[in-house]
This record gives sequence, structure tokens and C-alpha cells, in this order.
Amino acid sequence: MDPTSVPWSSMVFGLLGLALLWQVHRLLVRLWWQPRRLERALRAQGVRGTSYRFLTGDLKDYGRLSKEAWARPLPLRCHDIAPRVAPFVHRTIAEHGKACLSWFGPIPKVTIADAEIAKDVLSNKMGHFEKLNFPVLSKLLADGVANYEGEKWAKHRRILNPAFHLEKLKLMLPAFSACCEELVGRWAASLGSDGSNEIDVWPEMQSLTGDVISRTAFGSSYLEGRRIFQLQAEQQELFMGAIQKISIPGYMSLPTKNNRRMYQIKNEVESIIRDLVQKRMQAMKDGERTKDDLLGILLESSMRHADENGHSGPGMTIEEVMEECKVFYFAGMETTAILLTWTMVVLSMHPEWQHRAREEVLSLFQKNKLDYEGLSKLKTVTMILYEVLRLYPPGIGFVRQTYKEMEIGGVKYPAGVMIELPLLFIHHDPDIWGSDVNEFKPERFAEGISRASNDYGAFFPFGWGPRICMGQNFALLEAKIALCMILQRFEFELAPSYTHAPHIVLMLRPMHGAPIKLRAI
Ligand code: HEM
Repeated sequence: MDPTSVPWSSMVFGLLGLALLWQVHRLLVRLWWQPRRLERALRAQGVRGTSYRFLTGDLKDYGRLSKEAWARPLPLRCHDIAPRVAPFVHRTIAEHGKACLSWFGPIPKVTIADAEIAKDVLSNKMGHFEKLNFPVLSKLLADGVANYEGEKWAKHRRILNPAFHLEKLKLMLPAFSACCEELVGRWAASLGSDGSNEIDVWPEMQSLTGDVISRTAFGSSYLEGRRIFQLQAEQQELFMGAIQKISIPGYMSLPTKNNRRMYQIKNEVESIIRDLVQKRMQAMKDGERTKDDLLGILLESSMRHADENGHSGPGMTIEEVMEECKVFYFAGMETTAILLTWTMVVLSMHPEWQHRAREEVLSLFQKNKLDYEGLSKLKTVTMILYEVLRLYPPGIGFVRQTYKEMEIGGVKYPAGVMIELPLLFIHHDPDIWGSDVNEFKPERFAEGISRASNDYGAFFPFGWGPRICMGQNFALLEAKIALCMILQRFEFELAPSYTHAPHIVLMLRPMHGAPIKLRAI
């Protein structure tokens, strides 16, 4: 044996050994030393909560409690939904108080169920509380303004703003109305000889909001828009299924049937949108007037931005416009469908409010006719929508993370802490809303949002601060039009098969759908 080869091989093994030790060291830091260090720092400041358990943290308890709670439906007319929807957070707050620590695997999560502090976190303009980034979600479903941070986010938000301006939304009224007309027309045609029918309104509302986005985003290219809606809806369902298995390392890159379908959908959606955007850009270059739809307004605003900022601030690229179009579907479809579904469920549970809402609609509009002036006078309907958004907010909370030390509510949060703002619990807090917190009482909003509780601004279903929902006017207009048309034509009550089981798949869905019995009036 050549004696010089011995030191070489020892060196290689030595280096490999060192690399291995380095990896083990890094893992231990991430999974053991860092969680312990952060836990000590938080506990030293009086934050109470669960203790860190290696690797999984509280994930097992979270899964077990959710499974138990989701197995039991709630009694009809019970609006005390937080313990069923989010049993782990409910237990942690009950045991450790309104600012409490738990563990998302090795990551410390502080839940802050205090409206003032929550709004301080959401108001932070410097981006010190970042949104969580889910790379797979942004790759497959939508990236764009809802996911970006910093300058890039600010630019997109400026360009998108004009598209959601109330004056522009007014111009989209015929598009909103056409979709709602189609829905109530379909329902009317389905009624039996006794003038009634049972319909699961949950998929119906998903289809309605998908239709509305397709028509308002792409105007006359509405059919392509509808195809995008179907694909995005399928993508969302596949994604929700896959997310349950995300703890399996590399699961999203495995060539499973579901994963292959998701990438196929992503490519098809992008190719349809690219085509639509390119055609519209060409038409604009040829001097055609911009359509009054979201895509047209967005492209016009992007060009204006480029003109005003020259080389220092070009408008959006085609890829970026495409992402924003996907955001319209992702952010605007399910949220508003959930609002409309819970509104129909709750109005079925409380026929006295259904009656009051219908009286108001009939007094403001001629039979089956709507106009913008009348919509802006709807007081009872608005109060009802707010109360539904309070009790059943489509997004039940916000999550942010610190990337550097931040002091908030007297606590210094080190970098690397998740901050959860549990909107659902703030909306159901008797200290804020009173002992009747779990009752459906739209009259609490009779003098506006700020007078509805003893804490000005404890109601924020659309978020707060710089990242507040861009589409809130859009969503409320859509919900009002749909509700008015339904109330004008039908009376409704819960079907005997209805089970009251609100639960979470990213958002607050009805677990077993929402079968409702309609009767023509
Ligand atoms: C009832 C219906 C809706 C609810 C409850 C809702 C709720 C929210 C909330 C809570 C946020 C902030 C999320 C955070 O800060 O982490 C948000 C953001 C957003 N929403 Fe909505 N939304 C609704 C409808 C819509 C519609 C119809 C659209 C558009 C068509 C839309 C577009 C957006 C966008 C683009 C953002 C991101 C804004 C940013 O990050 O700057 N939303 N929404």
C-alpha cells in the first residue's frame, strides 16, 4: 500500500465527519438550543404558556383536540363557535391568559388576544412583523400583493388601489348584478310544484363569487375567466388536501397524482391568463379604450406608474400582472362565499332578522330592481353583515413573525417568534362585547362599528393597518347585491339535514355544507 494515501483518506473522512458534526450541531441549535433560549427570554418577561417539547412542540395536542372537537356538531343557533373551531387556542388562552405561548413545532408562537395590541402589530409600517411565507402556496396558488413585503408590496398596492376604488366598483354593478341574477334564476327554476326546494348554498355561493370575479376581472373574456375560476377552485381543494401532509419532508415535490395535477393546473391557469393579458395589452397599445374591469384598470394604472416613475419605477411585468389576477381569485372567492353562506345560515336561524332585512329591501327597491343609491341606504342589511362577520369571520386570525427584536405591549419579542392574533377570540370576547357576546344581535352596530363594543376598533374582519383587505368594498357590495336579490325572491329556513359544524380549512367553512330550504315569495 502506498503510504502517502493514508493521510489523504483520513483527511477525507475527517472532513466528512466534521461536516456531519456541523449539520448535527445546526439541527440541535434549531431544534433544541434556540427554542429553549427563546422560551427563557419570553418567560422571563412573564409570558406564560406550554413548555417546549422536542421537535413537535404542541402539534400533537393541536391535532388531538381538533379531532375531538370536530367530531361533535354544535346545537343549532349556538354562536359560541370558538371552542369548536379552534380548541387548542381556546384551551391555551383559558389556561395561560390573553398573551400566551405555545409551540408550532420548534417555533414559539405567542397568541395575543388583546384588540389594542393586535392592532399595534398590524399597524406596524416598517415590516418588522412580517407575514409568514409559504413558498409552495405562493408557487401554486397565488403570489402577488398578498404575499410580498417591503418596496415590492408597496408598489403593487399603489398600482392595484385604483381597481378597488368605490367609483370604479360602481361601474361594475351590472357585472355583479348579472351573476346574482343568474344564481337566483337558477334557484327559482329548481323549485318543485309546492314552490320550495332544498339547496346546499355553500357550493352555490362558491360558484357565485367565482363568477363575479371572472366577470369583474376579465369583462367580456368572461368565459376564459370562468375556466380560471374552475381551475383555481380545484387547485385550492387539492392544496388544502396536500397541506394536511406537509409535515412529510419533501411531500410537495413528490410526483404523486395530486402534485402532478396541481402543477398541470398552475400551467394551464398561467397560459390562459398570459394570453388574456397579452391580448389586452396589445389592444391598449392599439388605442382601444380600457375596459372597466379589474384587469383593464390594473394595466392602465401600471402604465401610469411607469410613466410617472420612468426607469426608477417601471410598472408591472406580465408575470406580475398574472400573479395579481390569481390573487383576485385566491383572496376574493372563498372569503365572500363564506360570508354569504353564514349569512344565509344565520338568517335561517333568526327569522325575525330575515323578515326585517326583507322589509328594508322591499321598501328601498322596486320588485327585482337594484340601484347603487338604494344599496348605500341599506342599514339593517349592513348591520346583519357586520354581525355575521363578527361571529363568523372568514379568516379567523392573522399570523406574523418577528425578524428582529420588537417591543409590543410591554414585552420584547426576540427575532424568530410567531405572533398569532386570534380575531375569532377577540370577536367573541365578553370583556369587549358584553355578556351577550355569543348572541346574534345586529343592533349592536346600529350606531356604526366604533360604537358596537366598548373597545373602539375591536372589529376587524378585513384586517387593519397598511395591509388591510384591498377588496372590502368589493366584498360588501357583492354580498349586499346577492342578499337583496335573494331576499326579494325567497324565504328560507334550515333544511332538516343541516348540521351546525363551523370548522377550519384555512378559512371558516361549514363542515357539512349548508343545506337550506327555499320557498318562493
Ligand atoms: C368577506 C370577504 C373578505 C374578507 C373577510 C377578507 C379579509 C381579508 C383580510 C383579513 C386580509 C388581511 C390579511 C392579513 O393582514 O394577513 C385581506 C387581505 C387582502 N384581501 Fe381580502 N377579504 C375579503 C374579500 C376580498 C376580495 C373580494 C378581494 C379582491 C377581489 C380581496 C383582496 C384582498 C387582497 C389583495 C389582500 C392583500 C392586501 C395586502 O396584503 O396588501 N379580499 N383580506
